[in-house]
Amino acid sequence: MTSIIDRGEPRVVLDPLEGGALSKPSYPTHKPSRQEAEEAVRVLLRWAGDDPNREGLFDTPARVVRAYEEFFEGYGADPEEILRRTFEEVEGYDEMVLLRDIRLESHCEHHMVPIIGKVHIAYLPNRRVVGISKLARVAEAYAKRLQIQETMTAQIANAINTVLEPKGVAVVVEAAHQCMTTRGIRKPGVTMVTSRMLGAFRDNSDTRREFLHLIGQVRDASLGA
Ligand SMILES: Nc1nc2c(ncn2[C@@H]2O[C@H](COP(=O)(O)OP(=O)(O)OP(=O)(O)O)[C@@H](O)[C@H]2O)c(=O)[nH]1
Ligand SMILES: [Zn+2]
Repeated sequence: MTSIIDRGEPRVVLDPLEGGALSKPSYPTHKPSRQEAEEAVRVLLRWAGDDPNREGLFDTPARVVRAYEEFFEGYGADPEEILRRTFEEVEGYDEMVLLRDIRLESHCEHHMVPIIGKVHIAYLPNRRVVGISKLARVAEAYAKRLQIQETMTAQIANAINTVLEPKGVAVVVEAAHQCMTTRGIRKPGVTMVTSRMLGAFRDNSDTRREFLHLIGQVRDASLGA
């Protein structure tokens, strides 16, 4: 059976019997083997125009698959579990806790190229605090996945809000997307800024302004209102 998609350009003819498909293909639910993943890299090397058997590329599929294990280790992490260990002996401390300039390395889900930047995370404790490294670990758990920045920003804030039940959470991500800087529109130096404000950071403009001031997003304090 032959189908046609009209994209207003040369017609793309997809024949499902020859590998084309109009509906989403279904994949086996099990994780592919390392061997299958390495084979996929060999296909991409050939697609790029090179010879996977030449000396310099021979071990590359194995290296790429090992690198993917690092880039995407967040799929094996449980961000909410990371936040479960909290401390209550804090003498009633209920002021803002802010972790600023946490390095962030993620990958864009559209092009699978790096998103590099930083994330700032603040919360207003409600009786208990969490170890500060855990805030960075939560960011890491979501960053080491295929992402878009808006989703990642919301996920970090939502996880902290759900587990710690604080009086407020604020997350700001500033990042450069290599899919915009090294290809496509090619605009180096462009940074995307996203934020998620919950609780007091959303409802109280003074709290939000203090946070934005502390992370250097507001030079004129009136802009944070
Ligand atoms: N909102 C948002 N968009 C993103 C993010 N990362 C990449 N994108 C954009 O996702 C879009 C994908 O657009 P498509 O038209 O499907 O892909 P494309 O043809 O490669 O687009 P160009 O990058 O414009 O060449 C592009 O505009 C990217 O800039 C992100 O984190 N958030
Ligand atoms: Zn992209």
